[in-house]
Amino acid sequence: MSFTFNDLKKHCEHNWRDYLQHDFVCKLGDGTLAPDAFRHYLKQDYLFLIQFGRAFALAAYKSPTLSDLRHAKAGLDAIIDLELGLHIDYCNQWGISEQELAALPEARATLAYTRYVLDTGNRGDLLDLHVALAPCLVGYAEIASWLTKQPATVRGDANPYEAWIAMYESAEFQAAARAEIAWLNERLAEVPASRFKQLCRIFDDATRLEIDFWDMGLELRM
Ligand SMILES: Cc1ncc(C[n+]2csc(CCO)c2C)c(N)n1
Repeated sequence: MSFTFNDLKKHCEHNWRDYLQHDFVCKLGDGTLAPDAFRHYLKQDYLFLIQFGRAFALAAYKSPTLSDLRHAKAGLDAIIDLELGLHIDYCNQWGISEQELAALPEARATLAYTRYVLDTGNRGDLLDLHVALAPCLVGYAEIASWLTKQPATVRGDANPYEAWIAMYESAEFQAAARAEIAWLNERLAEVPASRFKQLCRIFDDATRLEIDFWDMGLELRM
């Protein structure tokens, strides 16, 4: 039996759909999301990205080969040089200063998700860690593609969240998601059914934690 990334998604089909088509996502798409909900999400996402930087550093530590080590380094570079820089600029445009970001406490949903990923990577191997990271890496690319196809989605200046959609729709993010799927497919092809079952649990856990992250944004929860 040879498994693929698609099989992981199929095993948590219901939660994967709830994550992709969450109310927060739909409201980003049609521009009706409350600005305070978006600001709360942006602030927590800054803290989330810092912990994800640590997760890529952990991936470097867990890398058995030079090629895996390079892959982890590229992920860490992308988070620090690209995503966090964009995020800080974007927060500024939404009236959130770097000083405010630096002083923020983590919401429970941020703590739960990021520490879950770090713990999974710590106790498992590089594949466990990548599966825990996959809903984040692949999910946002799928969300942007899904939004683009929805008739209710408003594009351009009429939508205050246009820049968010455009960022995750960009060729760069879409290519990174495809590369992640290819990396996972190579490894999943070789795992036995018992191991695949463990990986399904990790993928499902991380997907549910992504749903909680959207809920946290919508409900302004700490
Ligand atoms: C809660 C949450 N989940 C996923 C992402 C998307 N994301 C975070 S890091 C990364 C890889 C880029 O270097 C991507 C695509 C996010 N921002 N916030």
